[in-house]
Amino acid sequence: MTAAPPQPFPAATILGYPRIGPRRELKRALEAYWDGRATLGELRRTGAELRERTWKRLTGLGLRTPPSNTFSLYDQVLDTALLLGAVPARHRAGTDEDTCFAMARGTGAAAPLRMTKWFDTNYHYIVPEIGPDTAFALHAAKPVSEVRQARALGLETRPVVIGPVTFLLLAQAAPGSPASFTPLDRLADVLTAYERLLAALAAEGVGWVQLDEPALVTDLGGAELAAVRTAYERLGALADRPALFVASYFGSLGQALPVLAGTPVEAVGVDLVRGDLTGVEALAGKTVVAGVVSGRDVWRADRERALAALLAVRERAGHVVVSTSCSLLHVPYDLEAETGLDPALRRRLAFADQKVSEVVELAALLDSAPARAVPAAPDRTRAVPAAPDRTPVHAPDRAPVHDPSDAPAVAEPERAGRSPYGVRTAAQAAHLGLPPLPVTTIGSFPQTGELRAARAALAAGELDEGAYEERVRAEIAQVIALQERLGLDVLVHGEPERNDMVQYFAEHLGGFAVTRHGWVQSYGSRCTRPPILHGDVHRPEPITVRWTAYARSLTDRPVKGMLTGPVTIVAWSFVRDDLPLRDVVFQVADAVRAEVRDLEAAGVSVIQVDEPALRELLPLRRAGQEEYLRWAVEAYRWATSAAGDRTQIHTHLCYSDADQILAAVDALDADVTSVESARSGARLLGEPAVKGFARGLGPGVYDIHSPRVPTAAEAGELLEAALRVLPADRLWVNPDCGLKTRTYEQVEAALANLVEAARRARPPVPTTSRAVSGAVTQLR
Ligand SMILES: CN1c2c(nc(N)[nH]c2=O)NC[C@@H]1CNc1ccc(C(=O)N[C@@H](CCC(=O)N[C@@H](CCC(=O)N[C@@H](CCC(=O)O)C(=O)O)C(=O)O)C(=O)O)cc1
Ligand SMILES: N[C@@H](CCS)C(=O)O
Ligand SMILES: [Zn+2]
Repeated sequence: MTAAPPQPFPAATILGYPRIGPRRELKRALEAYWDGRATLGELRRTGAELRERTWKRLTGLGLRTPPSNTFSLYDQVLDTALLLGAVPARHRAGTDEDTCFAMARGTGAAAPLRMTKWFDTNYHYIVPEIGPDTAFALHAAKPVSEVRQARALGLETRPVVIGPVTFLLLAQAAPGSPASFTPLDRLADVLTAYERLLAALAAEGVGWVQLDEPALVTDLGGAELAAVRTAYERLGALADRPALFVASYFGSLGQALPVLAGTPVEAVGVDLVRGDLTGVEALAGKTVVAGVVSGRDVWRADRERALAALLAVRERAGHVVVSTSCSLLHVPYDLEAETGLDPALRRRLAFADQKVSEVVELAALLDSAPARAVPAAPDRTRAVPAAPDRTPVHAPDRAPVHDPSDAPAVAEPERAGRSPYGVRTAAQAAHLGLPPLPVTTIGSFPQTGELRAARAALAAGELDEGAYEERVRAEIAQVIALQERLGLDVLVHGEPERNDMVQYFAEHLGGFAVTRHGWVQSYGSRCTRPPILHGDVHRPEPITVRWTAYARSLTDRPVKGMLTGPVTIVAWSFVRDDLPLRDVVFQVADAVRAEVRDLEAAGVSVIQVDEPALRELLPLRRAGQEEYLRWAVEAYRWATSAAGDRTQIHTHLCYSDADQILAAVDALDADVTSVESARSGARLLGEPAVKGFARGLGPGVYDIHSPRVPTAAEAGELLEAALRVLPADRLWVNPDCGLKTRTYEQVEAALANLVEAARRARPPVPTTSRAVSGAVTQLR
């Protein structure tokens, strides 16, 4: 057993903090390094400065022992793979950083690792590949050097590392592993590396280590619970180690709580915003790190409720520490930077720094609270905005929100007003006259620096609306010309007017506020500014129609109108929590439905309503998933079912593990669905549900999250694989996601290869039908 910890757990803490930089300094440094505009030394200096700034800020706000190793150049799961030596041979490079970037982004020769959503957030992690032969070897330079860097500044820190069970549960079996193999089979070997890590940190004089185990809030089977027990009994038994703090977040520990309680770990973190107090008394004798300040929203905490929960934990378990419910990675840095927000709204908000202050204040309140003055303890501490601008739910042309206890709405496509798929598809084929394996894109084309600069100039008042509009129209004209030249079949306008696919809509809808500097990391160097949905949603006027109509005026080929779906708009915003999520989603669905109607009325025959976040909002535990999918699908269908049969509705999901919810995706009743698959095609296409997928499907054949350009042969192989499970008349050819993050050079080359691959894979067209299809094109 460990010696007594050198210091007690501080009374207030946070589980993690943003790292991209208050002004996205890390983003700029990373992109400069990747583009060859900066040296590795410069990138390292930026990282060191950001860490120093963070620790000083956190101690300045009142935290005694801030976390360390929460900084990452790309992703914390990827860092853990590097820490444990789980690096595929194809990615090994001369420096740790280049190895890290090769794993995340690929190289000319090596495809990157898969990337997917971090639980139910809009953050993406890199999926480690673990096989029976992975040679684990501790490489502790990063956490150790961070401890030393902080100490040189006079600060003690608590290193944070992903825990062994979560690491293995999030990993995937390396290619070529036997079918019976799962990464969890390697627990014993991974634990040896963790033991060495703990010994190395103990040798550095580290008092506490935080092991993040968010996977413990999902439904775990017997093998997984046994792994939790094995892991923490074994690490706890280590003779010379720091005290162990196992942090759970994003929900309740459920059955994992008594298991952890039975191990020798000294502290357990519980999420009391999404989870509750159930079973907390089992933790008596340990430190309970109580997450009462939400790390997932931007609302001020309800102090009374938070304090009541803290007192209840103290009463039931003994020693309690005040904390955030999860890392603050998912919220912006500092509300102080948002001078433009409405003051009434601003008073209700807390960003990361304000949340740190809330934690510190609550710890002081708890400290001064009499030992037994426990108000009736609520089982949940969810903060409610103090004064929501709530008016009666606005639902101009919608039936009352679907009651989940009703018969499943998704079973009856006709009810929503469109004919069954088979009828629609014939009408669309006659109207659109597309070839088999039509080639299209997901919507966005590269957002050039010039375009972003024009938008920044518009915001700064340096460019007038007219000039900006001209700039956007010029971009649309170029994008249309490029697609015609490359030979795409269904064109897009390229979304040049959008800063982001959610923020843009939020800026044009009532009920939302947007921030100037409220950046939150989404993956690698990519960030978003999630809008704040604080009131009832309404659409004052059409949003996208003029751009799509302009694009149509430039070409004879069909142009796809491009909208973001209601679930995604809500998922990627910070949402009011005084209404059920479902009602908020339906308010947004009303607005999207109106936009679909207006696009159709303007003559747009193909409309894509993206729902990349459909999978993301799925409750982490099975209980509740069915109900969620029912209303989410219903909201989508409400948004799209105003369209007539001739209008082809597309949807798009990316990094959504779509294979897990294919039945619900089918139930969306979109005519065509594009999904991520270039990095995980075999998995998706191996799903029995794909064979049963009854509508058009476009499994992505170009991984747009990597700078690599796929060859026509590579894209062709993926198409051939898709053709083995799907009929040619329902298969579409498209990238995985939008092209906004790529350069024109990459996009042109990649799309040319996609068109070539589609042409090679198309069944030969008989001369007569070619003539008919030509005639349809003439008529359009
Ligand atoms: C498709 N995905 C999206 C997700 N979430 C979203 N909200 N949006 C998405 O598209 N989740 C899943 C996936 C993957 N995630 C992302 C997230 C973010 C990006 C991305 O490309 N982000 C851009 C920022 C986009 C943006 O808001 N751009 C603005 C501001 C641009 C800017 O930096 N301006 C400069 C000044 C201009 C200049 O002089 O250059 C500044 O403010 O300093 C805009 O275009 O106006 C990013 O760069 O991170 C992609 C996928
Ligand atoms: N239409 C969007 C979808 C991204 S998920 C785009 O192309 O960027
Ligand atoms: Zn996408």
